Amino acid sequence: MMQQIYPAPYHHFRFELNKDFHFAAAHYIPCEDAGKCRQVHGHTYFANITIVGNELNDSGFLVNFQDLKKLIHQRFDHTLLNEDSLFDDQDSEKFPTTEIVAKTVAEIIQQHLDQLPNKPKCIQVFLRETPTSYCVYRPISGANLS
Ligand SMILES: Nc1nc2c(c(=O)[nH]1)N=C([C@H](O)[C@H](O)COP(=O)(O)OP(=O)(O)OP(=O)(O)O)CN2
Ligand SMILES: [Zn+2]
Repeated sequence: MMQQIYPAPYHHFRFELNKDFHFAAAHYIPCEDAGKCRQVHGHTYFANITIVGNELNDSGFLVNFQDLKKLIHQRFDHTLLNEDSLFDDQDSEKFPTTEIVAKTVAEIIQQHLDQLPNKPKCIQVFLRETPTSYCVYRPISGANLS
């Protein structure tokens, strides 16, 4: 696993948990601007997920590390992202760009967290698409991070 330095999100929660994992997926960006990236090509995406909260569950977990990986890996690993129902070649807000994949990962994880009694929050998704390209997505604005 590649070691990375992540931007540290600002917050006042007592616990901050981070999970690293990767998944292999193909995609293409269906627009003129994308140049060679309009062709189907693959990446090993590398993700770092940041979860915060004040309360732990009965296992002493903020959230199970394994569930975070499973949620994303089972859905996207060895798939063509454009074929997933969460993306749409006809809608530029749903093209599988690094930005939109990062946002989608955050949304999938938050939907899971919303079902947990201790109500943790996903406050950052760092998603690296290539050795030179990555996106950091923060779903919650700074003002609401306490
Ligand atoms: N803002 C975005 N720009 C681009 C995206 C994207 O998701 N968001 N995606 C691509 C391509 O899909 C490609 O996977 C990444 O492109 P790039 O960084 O250019 O990759 P290279 O390895 O060719 O870059 P080097 O500069 O040679 O390292 C394009 N743009
Ligand atoms: Zn790409």
